[in-house]
Amino acid sequence: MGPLPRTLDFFYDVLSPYSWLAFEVLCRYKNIWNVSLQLRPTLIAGIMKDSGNQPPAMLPRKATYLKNDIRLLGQHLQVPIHFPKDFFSVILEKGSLTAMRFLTALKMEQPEMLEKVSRELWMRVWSRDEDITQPQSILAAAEKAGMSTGQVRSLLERISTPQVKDQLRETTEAACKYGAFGLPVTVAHLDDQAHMLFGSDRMELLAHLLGEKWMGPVPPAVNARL
Ligand SMILES: N[C@@H](CCC(=O)N[C@@H](CS)C(=O)NCC(=O)O)C(=O)O
Repeated sequence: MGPLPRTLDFFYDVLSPYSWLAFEVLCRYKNIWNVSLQLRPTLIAGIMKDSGNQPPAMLPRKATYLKNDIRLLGQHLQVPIHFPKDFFSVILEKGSLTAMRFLTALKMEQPEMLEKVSRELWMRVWSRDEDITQPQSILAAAEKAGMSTGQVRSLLERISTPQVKDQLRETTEAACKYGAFGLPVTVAHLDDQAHMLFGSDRMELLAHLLGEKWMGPVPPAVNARL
């Protein structure tokens, strides 16, 4: 028997484009590295509030930079990411509370669907510039991921329950306790300590901490499948 897999807690919000990039790379590596990837739906607005931070695109010059950064990274990482037309309405007005509560309920009830449904929500908001706030939008994403209408409806009924709200709050607080000031956050639990890494651009460092091999954002085993 080999060594036990190290746990990676991955805190993310589907409103965060860099979370999507990190998510795809980690999903590619989860079967290559000896890790147990724990997807943890988090509310980015809660992290911003708790840390006193603001979305980086609030600074106009940075917003111009980020648009290009995300386009180039999408190409490099082979993720079909595109900026929504009305970025500020998507990020600041519409937000992601309903979507993240849905993913929280999904993790509690059908965790095996979390990866696929998260991806379909990102595909809506960060690839096709579609809504993710309305119940029918969430239904469409979850059905695309392979869930039945009945399963989705019963989860949608649960998203306003104290259990689901508390769980999303607890996860967001857990990220804050690790020192989060934005997303994505990956916490690598090693034998001696836990390391918190911010961003999608710390994968090489993550590999170093784990003692695993970094083979770029599209490792060969995945490349053969694409
Ligand atoms: N350099 C990071 C940037 C990640 C990033 O900007 N994340 C946004 C949300 S999409 C955030 O929370 N930013 C907070 C900050 O930059 O202080 C990466 O390449 O992933």
